[in-house]
Amino acid sequence: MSSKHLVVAVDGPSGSGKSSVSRAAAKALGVGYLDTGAMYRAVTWWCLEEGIDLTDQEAVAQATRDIPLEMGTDPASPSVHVGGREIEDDIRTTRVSEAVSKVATNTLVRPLLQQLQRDLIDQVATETGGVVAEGRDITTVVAPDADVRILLTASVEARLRRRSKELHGHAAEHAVEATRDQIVRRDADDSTVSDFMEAAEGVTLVDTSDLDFEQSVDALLDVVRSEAPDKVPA
Ligand SMILES: Nc1ncnc2c1ncn2[C@@H]1O[C@H](COP(=O)(O)OP(=O)(O)OP(=O)(O)O)[C@@H](O)[C@H]1O
Ligand SMILES: Nc1ccn([C@H]2C[C@H](O)[C@@H](COP(=O)(O)O)O2)c(=O)n1
Repeated sequence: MSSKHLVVAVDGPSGSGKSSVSRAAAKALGVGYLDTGAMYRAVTWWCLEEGIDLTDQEAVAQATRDIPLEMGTDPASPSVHVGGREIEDDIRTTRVSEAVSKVATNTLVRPLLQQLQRDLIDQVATETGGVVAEGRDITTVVAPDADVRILLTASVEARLRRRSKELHGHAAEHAVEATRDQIVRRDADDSTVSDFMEAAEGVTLVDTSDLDFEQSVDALLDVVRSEAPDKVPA
């Protein structure tokens, strides 16, 4: 990457910790944070609100061109607004989680959001000295020339346990099966259009199966500091 700003690309399967670990790492580095999954979720939410049939590929692509989407990239308080309305909670509902793969596998939508993501990465990196961008195709398609490229992964069991705990708290042990759709089925659908289960050439694998949250953040920061020592903001 030729720019003087730090660009860190992070991909990984559902529940691997991409969002929370990338956000904490961006905060520690003092740079911006871009959650690209939130952009697919925002388009899905907007289509559901507007009554657009998610199986109508061209209609969803048109909605992607039209959506008045604003991404807040401060890792201390990332936000998603559509038409001035804050939709951070709306895009995390089960309704959106169950439907989002229909938008993410729409091959007319992907290049539109990928270009928007490249533009945002450039803009945020210039404004804040760097950016950590995470998703499913950041290391391979959106920013293959990023300074640091990481595949953050964890075993299916660890990912199910984490997501189940997040969604169901104390009842987590009994909720693992109910969470399976949100992890295993979604990864199967999403991996038909992006390769995020195995690290591409030049991408560093960080397996967090046996790490707690803080150790995972430290592991990611260690890779950044060792692979782009000159670009880490002072
Ligand atoms: N190393 C870890 N140890 C324990 N819990 C973790 C670890 N990393 C992340 N978590 C927790 O796991 C849950 C899922 O993490 P997160 O939402 O960041 O995953 P994700 O990969 O972004 O998932 P998705 O792609 O489905 O949005 C969160 O509750 C997070 O706090
Ligand atoms: N770069 C990306 C980011 C996300 N997706 C897909 C994968 C999910 O189905 C959906 C939401 O992502 P999440 O918030 O769960 O990380 O968007 C993608 O295809 N490419």
